[in-house]
Formats: sequence, structure tokens, C-alpha cells
Amino acid sequence: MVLSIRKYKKDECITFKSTKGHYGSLSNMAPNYPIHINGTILRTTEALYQALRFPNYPEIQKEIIQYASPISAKKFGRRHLNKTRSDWNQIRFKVMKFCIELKLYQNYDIFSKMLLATKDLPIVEYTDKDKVWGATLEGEYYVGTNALGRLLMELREKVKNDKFELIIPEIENFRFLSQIIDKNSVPNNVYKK
Ligand SMILES: Nc1nc(O)c(N)c(N[C@@H]2O[C@H](COP(=O)(O)O)[C@@H](O)[C@H]2O)n1
Repeated sequence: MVLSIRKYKKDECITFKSTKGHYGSLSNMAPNYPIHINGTILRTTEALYQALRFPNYPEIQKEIIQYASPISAKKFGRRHLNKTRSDWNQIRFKVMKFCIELKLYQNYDIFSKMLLATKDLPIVEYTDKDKVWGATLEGEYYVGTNALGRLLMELREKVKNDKFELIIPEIENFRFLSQIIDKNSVPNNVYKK
């Protein structure tokens, strides 16, 4: 999937750069949003997203999720990029959509509040160089694909319209710790609406 570049007026959007600041919880690195999947609890959506690159390597997934720091988890994944599933670039946005939907599904009270607090403003992941997931500052504008910000805005609309449901994407070999991910992988007993 190829997404177009967007431009957002600097003073007219909600930004997050790291987990710090008022909207830091929108970041995949944010702690306090545990994810329950296939009987395991992960600390962050970042760890889940990074682990899902490696469906055929449960030992790499295990190592990724044991890091307390999501940045370290991501760095560890970087060391094994050659083992990334071959269709990753085609599916990664779908995977990310699933990760943030799961974050909401299992942390509904606090995450829905955070999404709604952004009102109708554009949400932008402000980064120094990642124009795919976020956008960089160019004069008066943030410029980039801002894929994460756009997925968060899409999710916010579903919450606003009471249309949110967790959808398990149709992805071949969608596996975590050797088990296929399906509805039974993700308990909803932690879901409060
Ligand atoms: N290195 C780093 N530090 C941060 O503080 C970040 N927010 C990010 N971006 C996040 O990295 C994920 C994408 O990883 P890939 O580069 O596709 O492996 C995604 O969660 C971005 O929001 N990176």
C-alpha cells in the first residue's frame, strides 16, 4: 500500500514525538497500555508491531517482547531485519492498524479518552526523519505520510461514532509465538466500554 504525503499546519494539529507530553500516550512506545495476546502480556504496541515482522521466528519474537524498553525491542528487531517476512511492506499498515485497535480494545477507557481529547484536530507523529509513520517539520508545516497519525484519526472516528470493533486482519501466516492470531488470541475480558 502506498500512502500519499500530507501537509499539516504546525499550530493546527495535535502532535506527539515520544511518550512525553500531553499526547504521549498516542505513541506506540507508551507504557501502561498492556496487550494480551496468545496467552502473553506485552508491554507496548511497539513490541507487538516489531514482533509481528517475524512470524516464523518465535525465538526472535520472545526476545523482542522481553525488553522493558520499546526502543530496545525495536533495536533488537533491527538486528534481524533479514528475517523480516517477505511481504512486510505490503502488510505493515494493516499490522499497525491491528496493533492500535488491540491497544484500544484492551485499554478502552483510558485510550478512548485520549483519542477523544484530540477533538477534530489532525493527529501527527512528529519525527526528525520518519516520513512514513510520521511527519517532519518544514517551516510552518509538518510534512509526511503520517501513517500512524492517520490510523489514529481513523480509530478516533470509530470511537466517536460508536463504531469501533476489533477486526483481525486477513494476513497469511499471522502468527505470534507459533500460534495463529485469531479472535481467540485476544481476550476481551479486559475490554471496558
Ligand atoms: N526509533 C523510534 N523512536 C520513536 O520514539 C518512535 N516513535 C519511532 N517510531 C515508531 O516506530 C514504529 C515503526 O517502526 P519501523 O521503523 O517501521 O520498524 C512505529 O511505531 C513508529 O511510530 N521510532
